[in-house]
Amino acid sequence: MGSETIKLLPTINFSQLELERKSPNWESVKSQVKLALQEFGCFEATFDQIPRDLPDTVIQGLRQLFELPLQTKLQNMSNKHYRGYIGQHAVVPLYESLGIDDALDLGSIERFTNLMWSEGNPDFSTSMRSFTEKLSEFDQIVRKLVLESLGLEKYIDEHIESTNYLVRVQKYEAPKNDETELGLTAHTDKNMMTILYQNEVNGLELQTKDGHWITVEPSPNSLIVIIGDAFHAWTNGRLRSAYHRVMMKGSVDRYSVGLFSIPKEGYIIKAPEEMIDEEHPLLYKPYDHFEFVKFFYTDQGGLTALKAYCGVV
Ligand SMILES: O=C(O)CCC(=O)C(=O)O
Ligand SMILES: [Fe+2]
Repeated sequence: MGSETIKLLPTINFSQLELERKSPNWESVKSQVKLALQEFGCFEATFDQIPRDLPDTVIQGLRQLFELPLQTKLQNMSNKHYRGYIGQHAVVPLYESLGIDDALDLGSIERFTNLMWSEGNPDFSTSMRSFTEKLSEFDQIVRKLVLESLGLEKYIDEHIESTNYLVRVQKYEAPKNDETELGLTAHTDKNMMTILYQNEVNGLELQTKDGHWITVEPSPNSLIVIIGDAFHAWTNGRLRSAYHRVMMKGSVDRYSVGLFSIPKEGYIIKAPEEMIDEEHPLLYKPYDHFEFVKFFYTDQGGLTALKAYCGVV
């Protein structure tokens, strides 16, 4: 549609923002975050709390990880959707990913590392753990800002405690020719919120409200925030859940790390009463996130899955 090079996505400066201490720019960042998430369900953030060399070390680790034999990568299994090894799909042949469930739990990252490298890989596990911790700190700052901006501060602790963190790392191989190829099919994330880091190779695209696709072009030290269906439903539609995809072109492989905050098993997504009034009638009946994900992976899933599953008609 010709708008691919126009950068419309807001970049918000999170420098000096910390969870426990309200800095002078807290209020200004809060209103920028709210506006961006209402309009795009997504924004780019510059965040200065991540040690300078850490992202590079993590990406180096990912290069080694994805070079492991397929058989080794396949050992990362999970009985939950989208957690284990994903790859070798005809629709998205460039895409491969590996998930680390409950990544902040003691030992999760080490177990994953030892599964992939039987001789261990301390550089990988140490850098991945630090990075995950930093991303989760950032995730909690954003959620606090969002809830405050909606007058829902009393729910902050419940909100944070209602989710676990999945880390999923992705590799998108460069296309073999000069064409642009699909890296990852367009979708909304089903979870609460996603924080993404990528290496210097662009590819993530976001659909705006008027249906245009824009390329997300983060700088090397910035993070991308994406609102998922669960946060959209929990705010009774105040936040947009971002429809996005990955398109690959050029000759360099793309790597990304996603921190997915996912409602805990059995947790019911229910919009607080403050979000419901005459102007904002309830959009979705309270629903169990895990049951919804199961539904999504049936034939009835698809773009409007959440509406089909629990929409108020
Ligand atoms: O790799 C990316 O930039 C996007 C990944 C993504 O959208 C997802 O895993 O849900
Ligand atoms: Fe996504």
